Amino acid sequence: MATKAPEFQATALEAIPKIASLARGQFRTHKTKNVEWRKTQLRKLYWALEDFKPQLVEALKSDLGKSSFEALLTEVDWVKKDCMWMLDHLDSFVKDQKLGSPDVPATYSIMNFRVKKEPLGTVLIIGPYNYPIQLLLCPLVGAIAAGCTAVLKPSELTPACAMWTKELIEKRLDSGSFSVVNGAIPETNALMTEKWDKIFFTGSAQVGSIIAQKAAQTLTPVVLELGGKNPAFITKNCGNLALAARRLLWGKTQNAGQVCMSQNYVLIDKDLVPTFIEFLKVAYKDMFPNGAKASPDLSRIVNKRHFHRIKKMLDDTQGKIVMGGELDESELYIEPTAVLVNSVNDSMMQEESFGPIFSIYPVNTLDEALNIANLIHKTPLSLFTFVLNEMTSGGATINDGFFHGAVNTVPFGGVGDSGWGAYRGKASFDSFTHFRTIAETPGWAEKLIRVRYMPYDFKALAFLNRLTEKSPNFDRSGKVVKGFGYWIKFLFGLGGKSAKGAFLRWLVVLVAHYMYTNRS
Ligand SMILES: NC(=O)c1ccc[n+]([C@@H]2O[C@H](COP(=O)([O-])OP(=O)(O)OC[C@H]3O[C@@H](n4cnc5c(N)ncnc54)[C@H](O)[C@@H]3O)[C@@H](O)[C@H]2O)c1
Ligand SMILES: CC1=C(/C=C/C(C)=C/C=C/C(C)=C/C=C/C=C(C)/C=C/C=C(C)/C=C/C=C(\C)C=O)C(C)(C)CCC1
Repeated sequence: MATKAPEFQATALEAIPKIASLARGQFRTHKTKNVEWRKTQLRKLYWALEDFKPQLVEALKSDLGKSSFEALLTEVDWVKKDCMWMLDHLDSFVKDQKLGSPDVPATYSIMNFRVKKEPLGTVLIIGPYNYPIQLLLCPLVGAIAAGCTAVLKPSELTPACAMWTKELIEKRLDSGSFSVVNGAIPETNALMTEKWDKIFFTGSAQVGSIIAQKAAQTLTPVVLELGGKNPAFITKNCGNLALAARRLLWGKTQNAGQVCMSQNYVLIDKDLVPTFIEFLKVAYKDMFPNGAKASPDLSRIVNKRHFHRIKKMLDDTQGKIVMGGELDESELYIEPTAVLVNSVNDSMMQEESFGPIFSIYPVNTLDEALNIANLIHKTPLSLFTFVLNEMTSGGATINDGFFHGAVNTVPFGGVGDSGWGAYRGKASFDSFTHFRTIAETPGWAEKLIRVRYMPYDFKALAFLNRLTEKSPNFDRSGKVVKGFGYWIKFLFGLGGKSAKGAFLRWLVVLVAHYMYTNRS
């Protein structure tokens, strides 16, 4: 098969309602409820990725200048691993979950409460440009596993990937159950006028807000995986500044920093700044012995618009470039660049860089650093830190760049305006699943549960309350009161807090007693 991608072609607007309706129709056949069917789709996706590997690697090169190393590690092989992991665990995820104590009070245990895992239905997955394979197909793995049908909308900014994705999905997966609509805003708008059971959007906060507003009109649930201005904190306690520099530089070199989780700025104790900059330069030299431009590993910026957006941040800064700074529009090349700034209003602090540039902001105290970070973005997607409790974020890595997001089986998602919902690992299955609580009331129990019927009987209610009500162990000021019950429990439990603790204590006492009474 040729490796050059077919020329980009947007899907005809009039075809979109049919594509959506076909996916809904396929869901209504109930075939997706069959777990073997889902597994077959996941296996087919795995092999499609393997078979289309040369095409995808070349497409990532042509769309983003992505090296084949990253194309495999973070895109093609990443999704293949996702398929394998899901195949290994799907049987346990789909099982009904029996509900017992503490969810169901003992008095209701006869009702056989359980949670059934049902597919949400037909979902729309909209992807961004920076990891065009991974960020479109990993949500699809979750959707297939959960038993949904899906329509995918890749980013039009990575046209070669978009065209190969369409080919591999539509040729290899169940026809009509999984389709790809290619295009930009008009096509996404056409998709948004269709009814979906969930929309899974990855992209900018600005477009995320448009999607969420549109979805709200039909009360369609959405997952939003958005961006953020992510801070890194380096305090005096930093044990190894050279390592911090190297690891933070990594966050700005993978995919040329076009990573939603990479740091936008580094808040650093002012005394550490000169050494940190020196270490950054050392790490840079290590990673790019012949300069970044000559490196086969560094991606390019996706297009001229984004190149100029990033360039403008550098043009407008009042700060000082302390590492990098070279740009070449003809190659869409921007060198990994660090800028020393001294104002939160600096262009380098105000925008999400989403490129290989970041700022270094010296601070006097940790409090000052936290104030700045909260001012710039209170709920960023990521945070790199020693101060987990002081500030929230979607995820966080201690002692490194975005490592919390570099493992495909742990939950990943934003908080507040950096995203709603999470996926990866089991969270991907959960994201497309309806957890349906089922109760089953046995006919023979009718007499036991008749209290609910009219005419109401207060005596029966009082009896039920005596059986089910728990009296509080706290007073009106919220203080825990150690009443009679507490002391009885304490006495009979020999101070143990759980039944197991009490049992073990009694065992020790009885053994000691036995040994004492049987001593020679
Ligand atoms: N949290 C995450 O997992 C994650 C991952 C990657 C990127 N991001 C964020 O995404 C952004 C960069 O990606 P991007 O530029 O592709 O995002 P984007 O929001 O511009 O585009 C995302 C998708 O939305 C579509 N779109 C664009 N404008 C639209 C509109 N007006 N109406 C409807 N649809 C529209 C695009 O065609 C594309 O498929 C950054 O902010 C980055 O932080 C987040
Ligand atoms: C091999 C042995 C061992 C362990 C080795 C270890 C721990 C190796 C670690 C390898 C590392 C650090 C790999 C790094 C991978 C980075 C990845 C995959 C980055 C992914 C980026 C992604 C997914 C980006 C996403 C972007 C998003 C969401 C938004 O834009 C030992 C030590 C156990 C001993 C035996 C041998």
